[in-house]
Amino acid sequence: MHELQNKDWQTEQERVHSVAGEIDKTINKLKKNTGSVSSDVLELRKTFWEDVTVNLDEPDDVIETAASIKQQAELLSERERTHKQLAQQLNTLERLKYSPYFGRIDFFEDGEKTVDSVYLGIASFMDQKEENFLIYDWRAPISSLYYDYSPGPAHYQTPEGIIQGEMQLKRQFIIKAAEIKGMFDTGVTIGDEMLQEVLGNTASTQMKTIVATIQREQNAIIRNDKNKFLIVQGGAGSGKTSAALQRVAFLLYRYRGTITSENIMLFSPNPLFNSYVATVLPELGEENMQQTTFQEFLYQRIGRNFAVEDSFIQMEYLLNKEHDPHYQTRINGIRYKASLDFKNMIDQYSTNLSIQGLIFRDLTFRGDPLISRRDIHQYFYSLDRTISIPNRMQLVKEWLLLELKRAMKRERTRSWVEEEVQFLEKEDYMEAFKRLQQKQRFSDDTFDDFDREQRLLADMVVKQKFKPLFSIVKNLRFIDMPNIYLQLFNENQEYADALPADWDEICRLTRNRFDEMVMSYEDAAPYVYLKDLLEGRKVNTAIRHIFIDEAQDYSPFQFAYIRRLFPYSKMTLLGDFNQAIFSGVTEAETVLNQIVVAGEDAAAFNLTKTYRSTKEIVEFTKALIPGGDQIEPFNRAGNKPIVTFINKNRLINGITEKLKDLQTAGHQTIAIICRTAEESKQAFTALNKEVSLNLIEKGTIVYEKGINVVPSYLAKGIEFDAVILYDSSQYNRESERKLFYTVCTRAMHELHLMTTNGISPLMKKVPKETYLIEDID
Ligand SMILES: Nc1ncnc2c1ncn2[C@@H]1O[C@H](COP(=O)(O)OP(=O)(O)OP(=O)(O)O)[C@@H](O)[C@H]1O
Repeated sequence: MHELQNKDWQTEQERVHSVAGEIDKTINKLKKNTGSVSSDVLELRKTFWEDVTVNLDEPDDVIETAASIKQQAELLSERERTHKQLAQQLNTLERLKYSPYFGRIDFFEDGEKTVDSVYLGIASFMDQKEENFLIYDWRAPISSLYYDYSPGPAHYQTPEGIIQGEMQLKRQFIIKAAEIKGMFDTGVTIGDEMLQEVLGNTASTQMKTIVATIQREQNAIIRNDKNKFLIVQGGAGSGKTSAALQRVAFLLYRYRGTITSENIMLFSPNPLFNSYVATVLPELGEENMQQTTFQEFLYQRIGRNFAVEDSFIQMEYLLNKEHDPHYQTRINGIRYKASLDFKNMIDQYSTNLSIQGLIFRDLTFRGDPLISRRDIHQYFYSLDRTISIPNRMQLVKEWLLLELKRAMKRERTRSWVEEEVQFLEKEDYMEAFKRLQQKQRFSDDTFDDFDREQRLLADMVVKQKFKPLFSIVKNLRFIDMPNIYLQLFNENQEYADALPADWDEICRLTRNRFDEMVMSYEDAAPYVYLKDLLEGRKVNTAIRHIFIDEAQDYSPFQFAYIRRLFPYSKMTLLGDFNQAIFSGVTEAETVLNQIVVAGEDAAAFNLTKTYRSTKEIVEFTKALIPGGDQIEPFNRAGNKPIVTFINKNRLINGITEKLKDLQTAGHQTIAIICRTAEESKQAFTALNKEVSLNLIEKGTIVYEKGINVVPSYLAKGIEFDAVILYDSSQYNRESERKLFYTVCTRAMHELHLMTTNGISPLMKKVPKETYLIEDID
C-alpha cells in the first residue's frame, strides 16, 4: 500500500471510530427510553384491571366500563407498539455500530460550491444535533449514484426532479467490529475485489444481503417504482431472488408510512426456500414480508375430502412413470389445463351456468332427503338471472337456512327426539337447568318446570343434530363442485373452439382421478378458479405488492388466477425459462414465455450476468441450454467440473471418497443431488452408513450445514459450496434438459457429476474442454 492510500486508510478508520462512537451514544440514549417504555408496558399489563372502572349495575355503567377497558387497551397497545419500534431501532443501530457503512461517494452537485461525501449503510444515521447525515440509507435517492455510476458525470432522481453533477470518488469498505478490513477505490462497476471477496466465501444455509455490491442492472429492478408489472428473466445465479428481497426493502423505505411488510407477499417454491430467504430483510433492519407457497395458498380452498396432490407429487410422476399407459394423456392434460384457452373455456362455461347446468347436493337428515337437489336447483333458477351467480348463491343460502329452521321446529315433537333425550348425559341436563335458570323461567309449579325442561332438552337434541346441516349450508357445500367441474370434461362440450386431440382420453383420466377422490395438481387451480366464480371470493385489497419467485413454474392459468385475487396489487415476477423444470417435461406454457401482461403497464428485464458459480462451472452449464452463450460469468476462478465414470456397485464408495475430499478442502455445505425423492432415500440410506448426512424432503423446513441429500426439484433456488450429481447418466431425456441445468447450477465452487452409464446425452453439445473426465470404474 503506498503512502497516500495509507493516509486515506487512517483518515477513514478515524471516521469509522468516530461514527461508531456517535452510534453508541444514541444507543445508550435509546436504551434508557426503551427501559422506561418496557417498564410502562409491564406496569400497564400488571395493573390493567386496577385502572379500569368495572361497574355492570346499570346499562349506562356497562357502556362506561366498556369504554374504560377500550381506553386502557389502547394505551397498552400504543406503548407496546412504541416498544417494538424502539427495539427494532436498537437492533439496527447495533448492526450499524458493528459495520457503519460499506460505501462512499463524493458528489459535486451542479451549482454547488462544495463536494458532498456520502457514506452508505443499511440505515440512515444523523449526528447528535440532527443536522448532518453521517450515514445515508442505501435506499435514499442520492445513494443510487453509487450503484449506477462510476466516477464522472452522474445524476440521480429525486421526487423533486433530476439532480446532475459529477462523481469524484467511489470507495468501498469492508468493516467489521468498527475496523476497516478492506478498502477499494472502484472504477467501472461495483468493485470486482469486493465481489470476489463476497462470492469466494463458503455458501451459507441462509441467504445474505447484497446491498454493498448491488449491480447496476439489479438496481434498476430494485428501485423501479413506475410500472405495475416487472418481469425479470435471468440466468441461474444472476441474482433474481436477491434483487427481489432488496426490492422489498426498497419498497418499505420508499413507501414508508403507506405500506408495511404486511402489505407485501412473496410466493416461493417451497417451505425450505421460505426459510432460506427469511434472514435477508431482518439483516437489513426490516420485517419480513408475508410468505406463502402457491400450493398452501390454493389448498385452503379445496375441501378436505380430496387427497390433494402437490407439484412435487406431479413431478415424481413425470420423472418416474414414463411407462404408465396414461403418461402421454396426463401430459397433454397438464399442458391444456395450464393454458389460457382452458381458462376461457371455464369462463364460457360459467356464463352458461348462469342459465342452466348447476348441480346441487341433497340436504339429508337422518338418512332422508330434507331438501332435494332438485328443489335447490329450482329455487336457484327461479331467481332473477341478472343477479350474479355468487349473489344468487347467497340468496339460496338464506332460503336454505330458513328452511332448516322450519324443519328443526317440525322435528322437535318427533318420537326420535324423545328417545334421544332419555340418553342424554347428566351434563346436558345440568346445562338445560342452567339455561332455564338464566331465563328465569322456573315457576312455582314444578310440573310446568318439568315440561319446560323437556322442551329445552328436545331443542338441544335437535339443534345438535342439525348442526352439520347448518355448517354445510353456511359454507355453500350444497353446491356439488366436483360434479360441476367434471361436467366440463365431456366429449361433446361446446365451451371451447378447439380442444386437444385426445380430449376424450383427458376427460376419462380426469373423471377417474376424481372418482378416486384425488385432486391432481393440474386440476387444483382450475377447480378453485371455477369454485370462486360460482361462490364469489372477496378480492384481497391488503396486499399491495406481490413477488413471484421461480415464476417459470407458474402456468398462465395460475397467474391469471393470482391476478384475479389481487387486482390492485403491483407484481414482480422473477424466473428463468431455462429452469422451467415442470413445463420442461410437459412442454406446457409458463407465465414467463407467454406474454401474460401484454398491453399493460409492464417493464421487462433480462439479467445475463451470473454470480453464483465459478467461471469454470458457468462455462460448462451455459453449454447445456439453448441461448446459453448470452450468459456471462463473473470472473471467479475454480476447478473445472469433473465427470466421474464409475460402476454402479462402486457408486456409494466413490461418492463417500469424494465427500471426504470435499470436506478436507474446506467446503461446508455439500449437496448430493438425486433425480427423484425415491433415489434420494436410497442414496441417503446407503451413504448414511459411511458418513454423517441429512436428507431433504418436501416437508423439510430448514437445512443444515454439512452434507445434504436432496431431490432435484427441491434444490431449486438454493445453493451449495459443492454439488455431487448422484448419477448424471440418468438425465437422458430431452425433456429433462432444464432439470439437468437447474441442478448443475446449484454449485458455487465445485461440481462433480457421477455417471454409471456413460456421459449424459444432454451433454452432447458441451465443449470437452469445459470439464474433466475421471474414470474410477
Ligand atoms: N450483486 C451481487 N452481489 C453479491 N452477490 C450477489 C449479487 N447478485 C447475486 N449474488 C449472489 O449470487 C448468488 C445467486 O443469487 P440468487 O440466488 O439471487 O440468484 P437467482 O437468479 O435467484 O438464482 P436461481 O435462478 O439459480 O435460483 C447468491 O449467493 C447471491 O448472494
